[in-house]
This record gives sequence, C-alpha cells and structure tokens, in this order.
Amino acid sequence: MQAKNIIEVIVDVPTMQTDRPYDYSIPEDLKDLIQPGMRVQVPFGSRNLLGYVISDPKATTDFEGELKDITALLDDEPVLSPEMLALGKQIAAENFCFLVEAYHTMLPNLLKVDYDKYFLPTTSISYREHAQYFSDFNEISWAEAEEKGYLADLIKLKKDNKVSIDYRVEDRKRYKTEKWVQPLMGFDQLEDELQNVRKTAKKQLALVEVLMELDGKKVSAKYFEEFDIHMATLKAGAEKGWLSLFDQPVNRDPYANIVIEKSEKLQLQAQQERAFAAVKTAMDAQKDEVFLLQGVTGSGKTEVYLQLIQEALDKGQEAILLVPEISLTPQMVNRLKGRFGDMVAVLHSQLSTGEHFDEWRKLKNGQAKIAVGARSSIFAPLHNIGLIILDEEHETTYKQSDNPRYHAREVAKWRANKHGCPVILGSATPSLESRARAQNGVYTLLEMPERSNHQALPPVELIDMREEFRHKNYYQFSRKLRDEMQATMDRGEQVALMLNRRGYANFMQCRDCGYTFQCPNCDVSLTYHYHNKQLQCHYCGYNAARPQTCPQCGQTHLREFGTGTEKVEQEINELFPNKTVVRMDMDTTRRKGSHERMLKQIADKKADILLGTQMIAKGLDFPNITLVGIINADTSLYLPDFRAAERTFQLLTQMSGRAGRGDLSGQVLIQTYNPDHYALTLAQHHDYDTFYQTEMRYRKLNQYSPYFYTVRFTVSNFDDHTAMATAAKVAHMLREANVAGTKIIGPAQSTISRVNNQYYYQLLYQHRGNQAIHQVLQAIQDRAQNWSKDKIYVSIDVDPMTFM
Ligand SMILES: Nc1ncnc2c1ncn2[C@@H]1O[C@H](COP(=O)(O)OP(=O)(O)OP(=O)(O)O)[C@@H](O)[C@H]1O
Ligand SMILES: [Zn+2]
Ligand SMILES: [Zn+2]
Repeated sequence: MQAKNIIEVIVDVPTMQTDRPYDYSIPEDLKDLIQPGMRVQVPFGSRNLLGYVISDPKATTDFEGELKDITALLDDEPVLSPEMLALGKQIAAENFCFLVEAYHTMLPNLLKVDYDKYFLPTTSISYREHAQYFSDFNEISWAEAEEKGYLADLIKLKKDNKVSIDYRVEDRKRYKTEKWVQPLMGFDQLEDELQNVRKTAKKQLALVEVLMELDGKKVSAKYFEEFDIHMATLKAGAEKGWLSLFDQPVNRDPYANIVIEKSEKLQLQAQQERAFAAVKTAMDAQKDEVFLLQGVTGSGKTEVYLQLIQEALDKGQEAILLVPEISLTPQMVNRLKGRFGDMVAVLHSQLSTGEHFDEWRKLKNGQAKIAVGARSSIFAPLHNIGLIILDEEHETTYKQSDNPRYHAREVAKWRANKHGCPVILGSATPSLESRARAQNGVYTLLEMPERSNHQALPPVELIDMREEFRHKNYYQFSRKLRDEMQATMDRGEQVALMLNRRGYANFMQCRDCGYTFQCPNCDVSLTYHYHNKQLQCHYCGYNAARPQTCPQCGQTHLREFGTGTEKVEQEINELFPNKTVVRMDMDTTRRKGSHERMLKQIADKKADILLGTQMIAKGLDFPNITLVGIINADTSLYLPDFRAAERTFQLLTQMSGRAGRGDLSGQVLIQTYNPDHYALTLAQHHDYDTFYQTEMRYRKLNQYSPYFYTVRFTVSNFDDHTAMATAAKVAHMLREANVAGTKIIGPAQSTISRVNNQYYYQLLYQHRGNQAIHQVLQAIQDRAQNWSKDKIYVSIDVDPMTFM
C-alpha cells in the first residue's frame, strides 16, 4: 500500500483561476499532525501563502510534476470543523464567491495571517547595489525598506531582476498572556529567608509573608497588587530564588469589569407560553422546523428567547442568538449575561481582534455555550446546537453586501438541518419573504399581538410638514412636536427623536449660482460635517476643508443644506437651551464604550432627549421615554429600491415601538411630506397585515420578490464605455439562455455611477427559481474570469438587499 502523504489545500489567492484545491505533499515531521480544517503555509508560485487543508491525507494525485511540500503547519487543532468545511463549499457555490473567501469569513480576523514581504538580492545584483541596500545582510523587509526610503529603488531593481520578493506568512500572536507567580520555597524555608531580609526592606518582607500564606499555590501577579507589591519586588524575589515568574495565557474578556445585575426568569404570559411550547416541541423532537415569531414591539420576544436558550442548555446543547449589529446594545448583552453569566460569548465589530478571538475560542472549547452577535456569529464554532434565533429577522444587514454575499438566515437553516434543531425568526415587522413563507406553511407562524405591559401600542400622529412650511415655520420641528416635547419634559419624562438618514446627507451649495460640491472621484455630492468643518465623500473617503468661496462664480454665499443629526442638535439647543441632548450616530459612537455611556445617561435620566439615526430604533427598552418623534419619515421612501416602502414601514414601526414601554403611556409624532402614503398611514395604525397584503399586490404586479427572485449583476471598469459594453454582453448571455419566466432589467448606470474613478453598471435578472438559472449564472461567472484579466469586474449578487 502506498503511503498517504498528499493533501488538498485551498490557497489564499481569491481569483477565479486559483479557486480550486491544490495538492501538496506532507513532510515527514508533520505526518501525524495534519488534519482537515487546519491552516498551513504553502509555497505558491514565488510566494509563501496561507492555505486551508480540506482533505484527509491521500495516496495519489492527478498532478503531473513534482508536488511541493507544505512549508509549515499553523494550528495544533483544526480551526474549521468538517461541518464548516462543507458549509464553506455550499456558500461559495450558492453565492458565486471563492472558497477561500468563504472560509475567511467564518473565522475570526486573528486567524487571518499577515503577509510580510522581503526583498532578496539575486545573482545579477552589483556589488555596489548589494552594499547600498542590503549592507551585510541578504534580505531586507518591505517595512524596513519603506522606512529607509529604499522602496522605489528596490522595486526598480525588481524590474531588472536584480532582487526578488519573498512573501512570508506571519501568524499573529494569538494568546494574550499575563505574568503569574510560582512560589519556589516551602513555609519553613521562607521563614528562614525572613530572617535574612533587612528590616527596612518593607516590600520584600511583605512579599515573603504573602508567599508563606500561598503555601506553594500559583497566582497571578495581580494578586500581589492589593498588598502593594509590584513587579519590581516580584523580580527581586525571583532573583533571590523565592519564586519564579511565568507567562500564563488569559482570556481577554471585554465585559470583565462590568457588573451585571442577575436577571430572573419571568413568569411567561399566555401568548409567550404558546410560542415557547411550540418551539420546545420541535427541540424535543430534534426537528429543523423554522418558526416565524411575529410579536409586536414590547410583546416580550426576548424573554421567550431566553427561556428557550435555557432549555437548550438543560439538554446539554448550545444556542446562537443573532441580532443586528446596531441592536447589540449593552442592554441586550446585559439581559443575556444577567441570565446566563459566563456561558455567553458576545461577538461584535467593536471588539479588538484579540478579544474577538478569545470569545470565539471560548465557544470552540466549550467554555461558553451561547453565541450572541451580529451576522457572522452564525458561524460560531459550536458542536451541538439546540436552537438558532435571528432577532429582527427583517434587517437587511443579515445579508453581507460584499463577497461572500451570504444571508445569515439561509446559513441558519443549513446549520439547523445539520444539527437537527429549530430556527426562530423573530420580528414585529417580518420581511415579506418570511411572512409569505409562513403563509404558505413553509415556516410555522407564531403570533404575539399584545404588549407585555398590557397597554395598547402608542397612538401615532402624522404631521404634514407642507403645512408647517405654509405657516412659515422653517425649523426641522413642527409646532406640534415642539409643544409635545416641552410638555413631556415638563412632566419629567424623556423624548427620543429619530432622524431617518438612509440615502440622505448634508451637502453644500452656492446660493448665487447653485453650484454643489461634488467628489472628484465619485458621482456624489460631498457631505458637510459640522464638527470638523470638512467636506467628505462617504464612498471613497476624499475630504477637503470647507471652502470660503464658490469655485464656479467666486462668490462667498455658500450654504449647507440637508438635515444631519448635528444640525438638528443645534436646533434643539436653540429651542430648549436648558435641556440635555444625547446624540447617537456613526460619528459619536465610533469609540469603544461610547454607546454604553450614552445609553446609561438616558437610563439614569441624566439626559432629557435621545437624538439619533436608525441605530436608536431597535431594542431599546426605556420606560421613561414616552414621546417618540420622527423628524423626517420620507427619506427612505423614494430610494431606487423596490423594498423602499417596506423599509420605511419597518423603521417607523420599530421606532414607534420605543414609546410607552413601561407603566407610563406613550405617543408618537411622525413628520412627513407624504401623509397619504400607505407605508405611513399603515404604520400609523400599527397595521402590519394590511401593509403585507397591499405590498404583496404591488410586488406581484411588478414581478418582484417574493414572487420573483432577483439576481443583480454589477459591472465595473475605469473606462465608462468598457463597463457599459460588458454589461451589455452579460445581458446578451442572459437573453441567449432564454430561460422561461425570466426578465432582464437594464443594463443601466448604477445609482452612483462612478466610485473611486470606476464606472458602474448594473443589470437585474428576475426569475422564478428555475433550476436552469444556476447554470446560466455559472457560465457568466466563467466568462467573467477572462474579463477580470482586463480589470473588468463582474459581481453576481443573488437575492440582493440593496440596489444602490
Ligand atoms: N412575562 C413577562 N412578564 C412581565 N414582564 C415581561 C414579560 N415578558 C417581557 N416583559 C417585559 O416587557 C418588556 C418588553 O419585552 P421585550 O423587550 O422582551 O420585548 P420585545 O418583543 O423583544 O420588544 P422589541 O421587539 O420592541 O425589542 C421588557 O421590559 C420585559 O422585561
Ligand atoms: Zn457660485
Ligand atoms: Zn468619492
């Protein structure tokens, strides 16, 4: 029998040509160690790259030529389980991305290695050049070359083949360590030592005493701090042979210093009990049933989740709870940690890579059993999942907008099937797709129509802003909203104000000639930022100081237009000078912990008004907020997206749901220029069912989801005409394929037709789920392989969530 010393590796080169396994031979010393799912370093062309082992060792290869050896093994145990290896293949196939991209997405960033580049002299280099750039060494790192200003020269030498570049994989330091102390002497010996220490060396005396008490036990160096003994003294103790210091790996716990109140199980109400029982039945039967839990805002969905998670734990199983990034508020985390303590691992984008890795590792080694987090937490490395929950299932952020363009809901169903466990999709305003599936019996519908405080949902009033204009009120605030804010705050209650910012920004215009400031690289207006007085491009990052004169006419009457949170804040300060505002938006919450601090100000009633963007519409549960105001309901209504009405309805309903959640009753005021639009009038009456029916009719008429599936092709190139011509070729291929029941829309310029000097065209392909579609898409993907050599990029987005 031949020795099995060949394995298949997926290499970290995300291009179409390399999107397949490569065979490598296993060097003798790694033979017993290597397993599928481990990361390795492999030679590839002239480089050394990261790769994922995806097969068991095998005896033969189809490759004709000599196989190269694996250079290094990077893991001591697989980072991808067999389940994950299979899931990656599924994701790559369904979303037209590269396998290596799928695997990268599943793992914490810390496991994605850095590449370090080195310049090496070749035999053609002259003695003088060698001496100049390498002195006595035979390599120089890219970073060092950059620092010394050699980079341009070395790149030139590379062109003349006088130096070569070597790529090396640098695995980052994975474990955080902490100094620990191992006492080296017993009680009696230490007692003798005590006699030898000078009586004035107070710290050393104290150290010996503490060591005597420890009686040989290892402790963290931190332990000594409470005796005022610090590192210098410990080091002195080590020199005297009393103790040794060593590095102990520790978990970085982002929540370590936060005191969390314990929460007790609540007595479930009847509607909660029914939902709970239905899901528990599926859990007991190990059935991968999908439930749509449709419960109005404040109906107590979260409590149902918590009690079902407890069920999973009781069975010795694990659970995943996905929430949109923006509702990963400290409130939510506290509710979970309060109930389940250290069993919870929280994964979100504000963690450092190290913290993120440690949370991931806790799940992998079983220290934690509940994964809570945003989209990518669906890949939590759990072994025996008993329940998967997607809260706010309608949120579009559950679908990744870059490769791999997976939807967490689809991944959840795939994993549930493997683990034999149910999935809960929870929402007050389910996506039309999910609700339609529940209607057809594909999902099981569970409804919770009542608020748990037994109060009615708050009354909602629409305020026609055109009227305000007619009355010469040019503020962002209608008279009614101003009056109600005053009255609410007079009663000692709080106000939440939301600014609907989607697709909207502040821009600057010349009042004399109408000139608007555009990004030089993109076809968008620059956004004006008040705090640093800069014009910025939100697409490419371009920025410039606020100009004093108009570049077109030379006049100085420049004016900022639009409603930004900063501008509204200014107006609030003008209208209510004695009140405190907390402003939450992308700018104010970037810093770690800022979220927490702001919400605490509201919870502690240190602020009267919470002003924010979409990010405050979800999950917040503050009983003293009784007035909700929506400054501009309409901005999301006329986006070039067939889901515009659905998004608007959902957002208004969610935000309205923040009012009157405690014993005090609430009210909601929505300012709009479209008071007759059905998305607004139905949100006003909390009427999801009628909205669903109305919107479904519109979707059917226009052949949109959920009646039709959509595929979006985006073609880009630095040349406008080439991009357009390629988009036309894609359209041609689709037409040629001639699959029954399909429709092609476009090609047309993308909404933002130029970003970073690349021109964008898009094409929509509508179909009815016909099997033949996949082949057509695959054929286009294959063609795109050739185009990509000419820097023409085609991306395929299956079931896109955005059309911008
Ligand atoms: N069985 C119960 N008994 C008493 N209070 C409850 C019960 N269930 C939930 N609550 C309380 O009702 C309030 C709303 O519950 P929760 O936040 O879970 O609702 P939700 O449906 O998740 O809301 P939203 O979708 O608006 O975020 C909370 O303050 C919660 O503590
Ligand atoms: Zn001008
Ligand atoms: Zn730009």
